[in-house]
Amino acid sequence: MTPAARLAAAASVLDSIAQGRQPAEAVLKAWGSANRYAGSKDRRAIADRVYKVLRARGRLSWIMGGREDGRALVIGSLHALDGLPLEEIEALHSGDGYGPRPLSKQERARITAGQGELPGWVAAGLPEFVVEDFKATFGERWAEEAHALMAPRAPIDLRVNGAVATVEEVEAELREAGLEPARTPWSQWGLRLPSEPPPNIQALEGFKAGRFEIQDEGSQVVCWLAGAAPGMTVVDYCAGGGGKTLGLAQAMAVPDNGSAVSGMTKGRLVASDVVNKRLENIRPRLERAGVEAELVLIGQNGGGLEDLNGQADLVFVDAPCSGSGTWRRRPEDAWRLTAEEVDRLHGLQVRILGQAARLVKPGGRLVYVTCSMLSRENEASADAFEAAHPEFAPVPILPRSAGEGDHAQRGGGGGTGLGVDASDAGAASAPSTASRSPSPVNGGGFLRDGLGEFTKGHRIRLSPASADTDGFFAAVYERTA
Ligand SMILES: C[S@@+](CC[C@H](N)C(=O)[O-])C[C@H]1O[C@@H](n2cnc3c(N)ncnc32)[C@H](O)[C@@H]1O
Repeated sequence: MTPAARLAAAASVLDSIAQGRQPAEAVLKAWGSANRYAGSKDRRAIADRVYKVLRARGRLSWIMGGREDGRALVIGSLHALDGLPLEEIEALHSGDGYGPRPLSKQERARITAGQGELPGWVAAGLPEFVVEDFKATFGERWAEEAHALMAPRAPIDLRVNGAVATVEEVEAELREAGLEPARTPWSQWGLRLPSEPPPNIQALEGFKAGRFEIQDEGSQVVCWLAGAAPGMTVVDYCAGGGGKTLGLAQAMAVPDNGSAVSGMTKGRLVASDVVNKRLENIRPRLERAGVEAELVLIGQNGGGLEDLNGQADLVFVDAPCSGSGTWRRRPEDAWRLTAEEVDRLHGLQVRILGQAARLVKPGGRLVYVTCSMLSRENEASADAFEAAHPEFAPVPILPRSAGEGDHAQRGGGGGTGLGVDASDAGAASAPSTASRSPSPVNGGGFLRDGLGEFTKGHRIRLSPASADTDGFFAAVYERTA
């Protein structure tokens, strides 16, 4: 394909992305299958252009006079992102072959007009209502947070399945496969791979054998902070694809012979969701990881888990959310989100929390998690739950203190995150509540030091700018009555 034909293809892919709800990756893949003449270099160039445009969509649309079609956005990107002079852009729009048609008078005028002063939200590359929320949450740091959220090349994080492998073993295995893993900053079980060149993780033997899973470090951190431990009854209430179910299972695994290897999940692990297909997708992942869990399809009102009312030591609610914490991986979603949808999600989150709370036994934990950056889905949903449920007390999240056990390195002895030994988990979760204040969670030996700067009492916020993870929010509660 000529460079011009690639631009025309990118514009058409951008239009398809804008018209549907599919991830950009899926649309690009479908385009490649339908246009077999495109070679791998063509597909790569088209994908690069598409992502480049999606990350700067607001600014490009502004430059092109509010137009949102693929053609205009591509022209804007050649000018504003690639810095091409008008003549070169015109040469790429000669209309020859499969290239795009010549520039119109208006398009030419847009390019020669220059950008002028861009409003803050346009420069930040996020929808206007999102920028307002960022300003309220992050104060002076809002632009830095916005920039990191839309920045390219998010790393690929893996969670080593401590029940069957050590971090060192997986590290060596990845090196042998020609990859360059680094330890993640917060999770003791995390390994980080550069996104370029894109590693084919699923093709690796270790992946197929369940020795590691793809899981962003932020997602690992919230799993560890939940304080699941051997012997507990744990419900992953919004289990979705099961990423966190597997993390919770790892925290419930009892190492054999004091080593982290050959562990088994001890206790009862229930993964529920309202979408059966999602639960079905968990099955092969559980099998690969050697984890046993009950999969329960529940109704929108929580029906289906009545036998667990007041029985669970830990209920983990990874609620449906905007997914705005993952926009660096899926920038197209930023332009599909509306303020009305965020309001709807807020209402749903508070309702789901209320339903899930019924399952928690006295002295048990409830953990609220989102992968959102927005205060309306994070602090506001937690506030609403707290106001309606005085029987749940906030559990302080305290950073791990120096010198505590290093679970991933030595195996075992990681602690439960409940301030008790794993062997004591049953006793810790017995109704012992009365008037004592909940003991803090700290992620036991699953976390490294230093997370304190992201916590505020019983809440934690992680973001690409602050923690180099996807955006995550978690709040931890204990049922006191
Ligand atoms: C953020 S996703 C969960 C991701 C998953 N925990 C993971 O780590 O892969 C939210 C999930 O909540 C589910 N959900 C939506 N409404 C629900 C409801 N009323 N009760 C329980 N789950 C619900 C969705 O089907 C979706 O799978």
